[in-house]
Amino acid sequence: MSRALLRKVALGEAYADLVIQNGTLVNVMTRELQNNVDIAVKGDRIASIGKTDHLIGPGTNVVDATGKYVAPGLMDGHMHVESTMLSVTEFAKAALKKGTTAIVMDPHEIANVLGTEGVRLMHEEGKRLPLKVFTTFPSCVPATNDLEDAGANLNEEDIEEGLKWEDVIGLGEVMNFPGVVYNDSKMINEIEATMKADKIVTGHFPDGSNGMLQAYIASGVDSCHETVAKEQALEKARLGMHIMIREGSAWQDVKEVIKIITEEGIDSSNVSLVTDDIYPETLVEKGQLNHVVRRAIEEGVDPVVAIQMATINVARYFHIDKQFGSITPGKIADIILLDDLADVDASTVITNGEMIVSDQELVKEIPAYKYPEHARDTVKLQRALQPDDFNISTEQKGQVEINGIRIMENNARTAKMTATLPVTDHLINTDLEQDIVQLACVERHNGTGQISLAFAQGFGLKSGAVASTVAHDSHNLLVMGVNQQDMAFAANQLAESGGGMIVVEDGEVLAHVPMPIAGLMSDQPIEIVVEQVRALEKAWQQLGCTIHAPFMTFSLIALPVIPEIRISNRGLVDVTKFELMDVVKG
Ligand SMILES: Nc1ncnc2[nH]cnc12
Ligand SMILES: [Mn+2]
Repeated sequence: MSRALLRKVALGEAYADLVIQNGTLVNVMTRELQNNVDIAVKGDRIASIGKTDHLIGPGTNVVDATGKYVAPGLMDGHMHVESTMLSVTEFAKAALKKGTTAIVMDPHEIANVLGTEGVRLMHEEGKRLPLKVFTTFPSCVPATNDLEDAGANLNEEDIEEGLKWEDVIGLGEVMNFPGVVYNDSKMINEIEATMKADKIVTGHFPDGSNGMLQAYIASGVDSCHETVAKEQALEKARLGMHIMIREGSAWQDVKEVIKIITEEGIDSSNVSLVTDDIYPETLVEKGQLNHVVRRAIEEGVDPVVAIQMATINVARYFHIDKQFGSITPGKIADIILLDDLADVDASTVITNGEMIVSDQELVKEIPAYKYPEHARDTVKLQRALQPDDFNISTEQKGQVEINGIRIMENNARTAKMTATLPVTDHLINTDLEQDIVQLACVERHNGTGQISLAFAQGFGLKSGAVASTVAHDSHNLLVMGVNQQDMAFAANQLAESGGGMIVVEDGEVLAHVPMPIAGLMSDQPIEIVVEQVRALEKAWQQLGCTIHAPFMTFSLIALPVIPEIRISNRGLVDVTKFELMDVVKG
């Protein structure tokens, strides 16, 4: 849209294409609610704010916003589309209905399976959508240098190339924070290349000394979404880090971290709200970023401040606020109408000046996107697994001390667990009394046959087995169960299906969510995937698990960059020391 036309409309010398009348403007620039304000749109941009009756011509689309709030479209500054189990297109259809008009996705999940080609596929898919899809190019594939094996390795050259792509606005979360702090050349070169390209370096700093944190920030990394405690958030904010407060399906940090605003009263302009990882049911039942805004308001944040944290604050952090994030002349016309500021449910969504959602329904056809064959069939095992593959043996007799992983509901973190387990014929047994079951991580990208074995606690399984090729971030094949027959059955069934998530019991499949795109995403519409995931959740419960979204927590159990302890295809990882550790003590 030429700005000459915007000038004409602003001067009343040309008609608008769209006017939105009599709404209450959520002015994120001044933190005001301005009653009875009109907005004039020409083409894909906002032309003027104020009375618009004189701008209505024969072709002008008039939207009556009486009794409604008019806000900038919501912008999610850190999320992984793959975690929604949907393609970018299917995700966009659901997210637009919730008022999200822009995302900054970090496609390191597909990058761990398909490398740069995977990033390209999702980035290209995003270009075709009414949802603005910005990408931060994955910085850590695999997430750690020598603790795991992924399906690809991205090096500095890959990142320098990716940073040249249009709408790649930064570097993806720098998870290898010890690598940065202790001068790992790959990490330092990537960050330097990003800053040279005048793009944003996004972070991931769950734990570490103040010295490490300052070294990390001094290196050029200036945001984090992994903060779970108020004091840690204050420490990072005072050092200039942009704080991304996360509320996903299973990682729910708003309640605690929002206290930096509601209790400490710090300036909120360098704070934003993000989802990070949500699964389909959350998307449909609670919402997307609008749910995080709602949670912030529930915790006492002023609604206009909460909306700033999901609009202009995000745009400013990523240096795209000259185009996005506010309803002011010249900006892209991404606008939502809200019935009220507590629910944050968008009744109308406009992107690029075009009506996309009306009465909470899509009014624009969004064509499906077909992934090529090479992006499917990505689960490559050396051979079908046998029950004995999961034997964990020891020379010790009677019982043995082990190290294991304890998970916590709705928490991205895990805790080191030690326990005494019985030994029979040199094989270590599970112990359901202690809620300890067997866990395995099977390499699935190169058919190496590599498999690591461990124990997990906290899922409450009493029977059967589960498996998932969503296993952040290397996305090998995770298997967990009460008996080895079902573990082998679950793994083999899932591998043959091209990947996804599965629950089995006594040799029967109880539930299965096929995710043939890279073993990470379904190629089905959200309505089907939601039903499949609901059945999956029920099947987990049938095995005895009562925690919320267990498959989300399970899918994170292989992520060796969030404390305290994880499993990778190479073994048990002590994330507090970034080194492998033995399962059997002593
Ligand atoms: N919070 C997170 N940090 C790193 N990798 C992730 N993959 C999905 N969620 C993640
Ligand atoms: Mn992270």
